[in-house]
Amino acid sequence: MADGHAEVLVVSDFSLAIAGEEKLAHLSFTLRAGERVALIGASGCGKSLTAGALIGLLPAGAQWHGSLRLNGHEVAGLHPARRHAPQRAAAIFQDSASALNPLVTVGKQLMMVPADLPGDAAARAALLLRDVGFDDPAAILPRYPAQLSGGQRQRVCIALALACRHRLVVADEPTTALDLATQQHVVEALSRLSAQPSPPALLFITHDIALAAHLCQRALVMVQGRIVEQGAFEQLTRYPQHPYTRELVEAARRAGEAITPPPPAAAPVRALG
Ligand SMILES: Nc1ncnc2c1ncn2[C@@H]1O[C@H](COP(=O)(O)OP(=O)(O)OP(=O)(O)O)[C@@H](O)[C@H]1O
Repeated sequence: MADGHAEVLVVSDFSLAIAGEEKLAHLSFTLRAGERVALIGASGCGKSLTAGALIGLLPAGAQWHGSLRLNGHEVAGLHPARRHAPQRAAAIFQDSASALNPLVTVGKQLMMVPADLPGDAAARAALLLRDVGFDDPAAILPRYPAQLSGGQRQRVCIALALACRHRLVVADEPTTALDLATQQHVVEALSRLSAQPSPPALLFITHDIALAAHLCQRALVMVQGRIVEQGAFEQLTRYPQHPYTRELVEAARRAGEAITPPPPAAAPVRALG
């Protein structure tokens, strides 16, 4: 199968309980290379637990069954420290400040990632920053994370995810703390992931259907730990089946939000608002 269509992540009948209480129930979905897929749901429905399960960070005492296959390898319950490169996923979180080392410059953090890209480490770091929309990487490389805005830090996190060359990127509400204009920069940086020569699959976790529709081609809709509906945005927004999806679509329309999906290729996202 062509790289652009290769299955990166296959989740099969995955369930998870904490202290005997079911939190995720029978999740099944697939992500292919280059796809940008949204996981949408209300607060507390289990989105972050799903992200944690994928990257290998489960709450202590969590019990799970089912299968999570990443690049063909079973990874369910496997801590990131025990994973080999093809079993790892890059993670981008809402709190970009704690994701970066505050004592190390952006340039050094990017250069620390072992890379199989051509060029010297500094040139590669500059290129990665360009890839996430920085016009003047030389001005960013010597800065410490605290000397960047939240949106700039978030784009540095995306550059780090790119540098690691993982095939799966899990972005858990990466734009929630940002203003609209900054959100757009971050969303554009995420959309460029699919323009990489070996594009990763992106799981974009959000409660914002309009933002998700600007970035992603497909969505998984989660209610109380279950995926109640999944499909292309075109289909979901025109013919929502589940009452929660209908509610989301109607609320976005009432708010005047455009919920048209992006074209399937790695075209730039449309401007928000
Ligand atoms: N470490 C934990 N220990 C016990 N319960 C937990 C733990 N982490 C999450 N939960 C519970 O699991 C459920 C799902 O939580 P999760 O954080 O995945 O929700 P979410 O959809 O990401 O919410 P939000 O959008 O507010 O971040 C919630 O009931 C939450 O209280």
